[in-house]
Amino acid sequence: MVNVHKYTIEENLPHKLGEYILQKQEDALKNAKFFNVAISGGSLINVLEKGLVDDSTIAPKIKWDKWNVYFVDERIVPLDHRDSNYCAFKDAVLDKLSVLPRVYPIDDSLVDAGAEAYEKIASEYEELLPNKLDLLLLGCGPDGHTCSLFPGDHHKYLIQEKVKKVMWCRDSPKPPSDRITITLPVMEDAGAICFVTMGSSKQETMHHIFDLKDTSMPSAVVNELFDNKVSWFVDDLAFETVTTKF
Ligand SMILES: O=C(O)[C@H](O)[C@@H](O)[C@H](O)[C@H](O)COP(=O)(O)O
Repeated sequence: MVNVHKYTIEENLPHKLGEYILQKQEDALKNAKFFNVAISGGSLINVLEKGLVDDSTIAPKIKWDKWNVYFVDERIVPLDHRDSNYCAFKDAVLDKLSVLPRVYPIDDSLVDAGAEAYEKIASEYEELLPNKLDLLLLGCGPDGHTCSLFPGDHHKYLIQEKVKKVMWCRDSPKPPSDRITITLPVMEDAGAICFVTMGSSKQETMHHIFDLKDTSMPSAVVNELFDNKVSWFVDDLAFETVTTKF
């Protein structure tokens, strides 16, 4: 069963997420030299800033020099563009660290080169990924998308992919329109998958995912396929209308 961790504002979700990530870091480093993590864009990055950088009890325990950081999805824009997930992570987290992790952004030299180049950016990114990521940190959009796996017929080629680990997502309903995204095979191989979702704008989405098990939403597919290694960190606002008990 999927694990749901629900917090009020006073209970400080970013801190609790920080503790969870620390545990995953320690578990990974028992057996390996590096902790392999992949992160999404959106509001998650600010939660990471609060939980891993600003939190004075968590921050000293993060062994950044042992982290490899990848992106579960990335917008096909230059790395210094404000829409870039790498850029958002750099501004919110990397620029505040004295010890840096190894970070694996996309090759942005091809961002203006059109469709064929976008396939190349995706396949090159696939080459960069390790065989197994220890932890995926994901967001969930109002339409139930996660990474850049969007719902609907036009994007079902992404959620249905069984072989490629990274794909070009075209015509994204959330701008910018061209992105790369990891696929389900990467999730299948991952050690743990953790969603972070906050705010009342996600209530309807949470109801669809947790009560109705609406697998037209990619996030609900992830729950269904990988349930026992999936955790959700949610606030009480996002979960207000969910009736299923966890
Ligand atoms: O690059 C992206 O757009 C993100 O990776 C995307 O998948 C995000 O995680 C969700 O849209 C949720 O974003 P919010 O948490 O900001 O709603």
